[in-house]
Amino acid sequence: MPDFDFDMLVIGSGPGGQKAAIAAAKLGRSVAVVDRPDMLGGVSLHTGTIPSKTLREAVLYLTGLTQRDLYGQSYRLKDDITVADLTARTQHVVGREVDVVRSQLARNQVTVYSGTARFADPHTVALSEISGRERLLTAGHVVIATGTRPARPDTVAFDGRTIMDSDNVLSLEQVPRSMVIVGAGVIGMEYASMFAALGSKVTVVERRPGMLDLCDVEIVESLKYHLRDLAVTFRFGETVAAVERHPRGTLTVLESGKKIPADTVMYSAGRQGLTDELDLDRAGLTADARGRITVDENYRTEVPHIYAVGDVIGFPALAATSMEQGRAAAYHAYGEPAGRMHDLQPIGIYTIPEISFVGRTEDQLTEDRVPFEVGLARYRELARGQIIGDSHGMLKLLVSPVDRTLLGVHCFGSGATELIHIGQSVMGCGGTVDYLVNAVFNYPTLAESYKVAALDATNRLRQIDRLD
Ligand SMILES: Cc1cc2nc3c(=O)[nH]c(=O)nc-3n(C[C@H](O)[C@H](O)[C@H](O)COP(=O)(O)OP(=O)(O)OC[C@H]3O[C@@H](n4cnc5c(N)ncnc54)[C@H](O)[C@@H]3O)c2cc1C
Ligand SMILES: NC(=O)c1ccc[n+]([C@@H]2O[C@H](COP(=O)([O-])OP(=O)(O)OC[C@H]3O[C@@H](n4cnc5c(N)ncnc54)[C@H](O)[C@@H]3O)[C@@H](O)[C@H]2O)c1
Repeated sequence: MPDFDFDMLVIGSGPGGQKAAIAAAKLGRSVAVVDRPDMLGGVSLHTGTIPSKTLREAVLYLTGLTQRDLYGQSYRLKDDITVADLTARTQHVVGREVDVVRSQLARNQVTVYSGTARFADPHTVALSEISGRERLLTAGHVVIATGTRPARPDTVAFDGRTIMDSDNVLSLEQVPRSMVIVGAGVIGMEYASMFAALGSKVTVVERRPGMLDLCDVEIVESLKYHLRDLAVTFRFGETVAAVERHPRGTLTVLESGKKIPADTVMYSAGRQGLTDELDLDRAGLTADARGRITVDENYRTEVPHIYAVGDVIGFPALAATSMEQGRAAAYHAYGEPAGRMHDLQPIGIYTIPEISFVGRTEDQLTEDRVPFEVGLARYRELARGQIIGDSHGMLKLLVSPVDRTLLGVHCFGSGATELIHIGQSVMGCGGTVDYLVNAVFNYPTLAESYKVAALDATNRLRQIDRLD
């Protein structure tokens, strides 16, 4: 091997890059990570997962929304919630998390460089530092983990204050009285929930006929009901033609001719891979029109010593999967056996209320002509549901009448994103609904919903068996 500065150089310190770097370091390799100034931890930590989930927690706490079933609709912890109230918590958490990332990299002897990287040749990365200095770094393996940025249509004049993308939300000067959200994807619906809870009058515009079509239909219906209750208006099957900025607000013009006035407009209409500054051609690589890089099942690009992980390779574009991809890429680079990532991946959507699922939906099973029986537990019939004041939550099990295994688990309401892992474990280990029927759960808990739903499913299955 020629003499390189590092065994592995990782471009991007988000979840994918971090885990690639640490995995390679654990295998005894010399590793460096490069990221732009003030971006250690990636999009995940600065504008994505962590700040948005912290903001959600602050919104839930300060609005007292989750307590209103118990204390009445006028219950609030604080009447006039300011941006400062919200950002205090976000800044605190982000600061702490940056510290954790920095210290984890340091104790694994991973060198961190600050600057923007681009390829000079397949083994050399040119790093432009904030001082204007350029430094060349060579490595045996390179991992591209540069993530994405919000897609901004050319026709819209973004100013980051009144017409903004999801990165700008975190620097809002005040809670808007009204807001248009363009795109009802995961980002759009999470922010629609938060601003609606804060009292903003939200209108969601979505080109497609519906939203979150990866989720259980009944749960999406429940979410829409809850959001409408918080004065959210949905405009499905509508496309934005133009956004106008006026001295006293914005006007969103739809192709159908409708006009929606609002204090602010937020675009959450997809994301673009961050590859345009990388000079990929110098490494012998290309990206597609959405800036994404193609990889094989080991996250290797067409240049064998260069890997790509995380959002820059596209679906599923989650922090959770990006981390696993980073680890797998490093293991592959150094011949360490890595088990294949399990197909059974949970999805967690932090709307208010939250949604989480694993496995297939009723619609997918019907389309695949797979028979199933449903077992349902409603939080309002669980003692814990009453105690916490969550009357709308539910857990749904989809059970095979053939071998009694779980085909899908869908959860809506408090703790859904945590609870789902029980179903994931049972499914991953090939367990049946009978395991859940016979298991004893702590009482009173939301986890008990698994037993209640399992009993419901087996009661229905028994009815069929008796008649069959
Ligand atoms: C608002 C929002 C909410 C989200 N919520 C969730 C959630 O709840 N759960 C979940 O699992 N996922 C969530 N995601 C997705 C999650 O944040 C991403 O999947 C994850 O951040 C991707 O990680 P990554 O490793 O690809 O790197 P990223 O986190 O995208 O970071 C990439 C890094 O590369 C750096 N970089 C780019 N180009 C260069 C260059 N040329 N030189 C040097 N450095 C460079 C960037 O500065 C950045 O720091 C959310 C995303 C957004 C936007
Ligand atoms: N909880 C989580 O796991 C979580 C949270 C947030 C983000 N993410 C990740 O971030 C990624 C990006 O999320 P996103 O919501 O920006 O993108 P997305 O692609 O999921 O959704 C964009 C939506 O905008 C619509 N749209 C696009 N242009 C439009 C127009 N001109 N008018 C009306 N509608 C339009 C699209 O039809 C689409 O439904 C997701 O793929 C997701 O993996 C995950």
